[in-house]
Amino acid sequence: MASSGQVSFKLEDHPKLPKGKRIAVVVLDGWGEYKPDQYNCIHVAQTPTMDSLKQGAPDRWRLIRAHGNAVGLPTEDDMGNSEVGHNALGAGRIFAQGAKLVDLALASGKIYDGEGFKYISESFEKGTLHLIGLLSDGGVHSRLDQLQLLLKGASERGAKRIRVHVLTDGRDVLDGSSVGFVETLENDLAKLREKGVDARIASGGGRMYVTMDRYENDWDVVKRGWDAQVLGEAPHKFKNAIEAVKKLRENANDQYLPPFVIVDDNNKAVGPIVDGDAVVTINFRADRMVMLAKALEYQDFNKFDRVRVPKIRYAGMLQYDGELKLPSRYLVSPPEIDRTSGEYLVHNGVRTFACSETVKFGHVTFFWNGNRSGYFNPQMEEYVEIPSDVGITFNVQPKMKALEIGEKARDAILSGKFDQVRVNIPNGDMVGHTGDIEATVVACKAADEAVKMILDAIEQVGGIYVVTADHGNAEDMVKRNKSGEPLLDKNGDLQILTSHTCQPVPIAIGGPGLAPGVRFRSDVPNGGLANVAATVMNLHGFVAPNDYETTLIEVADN
Ligand SMILES: O=C(O)[C@@H](CO)OP(=O)(O)O
Ligand SMILES: [Mn+2]
Ligand SMILES: [Mn+2]
Repeated sequence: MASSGQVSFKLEDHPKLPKGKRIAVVVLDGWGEYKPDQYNCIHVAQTPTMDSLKQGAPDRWRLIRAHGNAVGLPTEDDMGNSEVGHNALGAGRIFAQGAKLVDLALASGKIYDGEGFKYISESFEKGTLHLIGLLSDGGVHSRLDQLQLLLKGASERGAKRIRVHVLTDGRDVLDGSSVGFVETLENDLAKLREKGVDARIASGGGRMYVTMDRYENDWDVVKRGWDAQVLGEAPHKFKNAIEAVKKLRENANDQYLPPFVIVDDNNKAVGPIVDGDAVVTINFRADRMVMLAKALEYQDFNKFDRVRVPKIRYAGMLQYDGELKLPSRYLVSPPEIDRTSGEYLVHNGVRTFACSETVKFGHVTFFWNGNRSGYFNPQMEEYVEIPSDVGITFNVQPKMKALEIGEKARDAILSGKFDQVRVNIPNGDMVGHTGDIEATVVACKAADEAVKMILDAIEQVGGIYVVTADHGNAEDMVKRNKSGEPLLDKNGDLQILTSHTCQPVPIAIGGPGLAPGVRFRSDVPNGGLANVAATVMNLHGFVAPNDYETTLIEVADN
């Protein structure tokens, strides 16, 4: 299709809706709909703008699905996340996502027949196999059961010496759960050792402080990981990883554990990465692995001093960036998300502006465009990144850059240079992940204010708005039992939910430019994020391609 150059990107005119309206597409990150109680920060916060949109229900406000199968995840128990959410929003179709593709490749054993595995297995005879990635069952970036299967599969296929470099989670799973995950892994590694495989944990650290930065917000994070994983150097040395995590948790939570290395009786790191070794980054999700992949793969690299660059055979669980072909080797092919709405619209004359702050910039560009970097057509598009705060947890600055994003969007709308102005407003999500309820309330208010700025600008230019979200987070901050009551831990403390949720998200349409009869259809009750692209295309005056998920709107004859 795209590669053979036969795709026609020409869209048909919508029979009833005009072209040329300025449209704001606002994605509130981590903004789901849930019952109004004290742990629903969106409810607790003052959010007059979002509240007023709700009054448009059912014609101009409704809920859509943002988790599980609706966004290509393996099961209905899988919470949504930004990658799959923005993929669905931008691509207008549901693609089997990384989590599922890796599951299938492991279940069929095809993962071991692929080029990527063959490539790394050439190091098994003489070298060590290093596995680096997020250790949890969150299913957003990686999954423990996939790591377990890969450990088993690789050792059965000749890996004799294995070192695992763990990144503790506490963001997609409860804080404190890392101890249990490390115990499970240690158990598995002990079983491998009984079978004669020299398998151990070699290093670790919390995902937000070690390795898993994204969009080049803070290279120090990646450097701390490099020092521990590759050089075998870290401020904390332990003989045992369970002990390490328990001890370090006294002063930090799972997300922010400082880097540590495991040492032998002579205080020597047990698993630095050296010439001749193989390395696999086990995360399937791209954004927080790209920076490490660059450090591991690029010859020319100046983001930090790598000190020693081992000659390794490196593969990603997936290829993380199809444009950059990064990494060049991978175990499972990523979903091929082609013909996204952004690409179509640019071909049909829609000039686009996209903006967020650094921590979400790739969401509204790279993920939105089907995991593709850069512009489709630089003459037609402008993407603006507002630098995020660095080196803080976002509960310290819960307003983040919401107002700056709102201002940029406003200016872009008023400038008349763009037909679509698209933003991601990160607050509900980024502050929600800290588990700080008070700060999350402030965050939600700031996000609401940013929405207001954008809607005001749309009002001024006679435009249209589409306001939605990519998945839940801030609307529920506690873990609950099946009947929805908050759960306490063994000390009687509330179990704070730092993760996303499985709740639906709102979508609202409106603005003076919206044709009078436009309303949400009542015959798409299970509509999800993937239905948004066709909806937006309609509002730009086009009919979506046939294979897109259906539009959410209709035009009633008045
Ligand atoms: O921070 C992240 O990496 C994820 C949670 O793991 O959040 P989001 O999908 O919203 O980016
Ligand atoms: Mn998100
Ligand atoms: Mn998130």
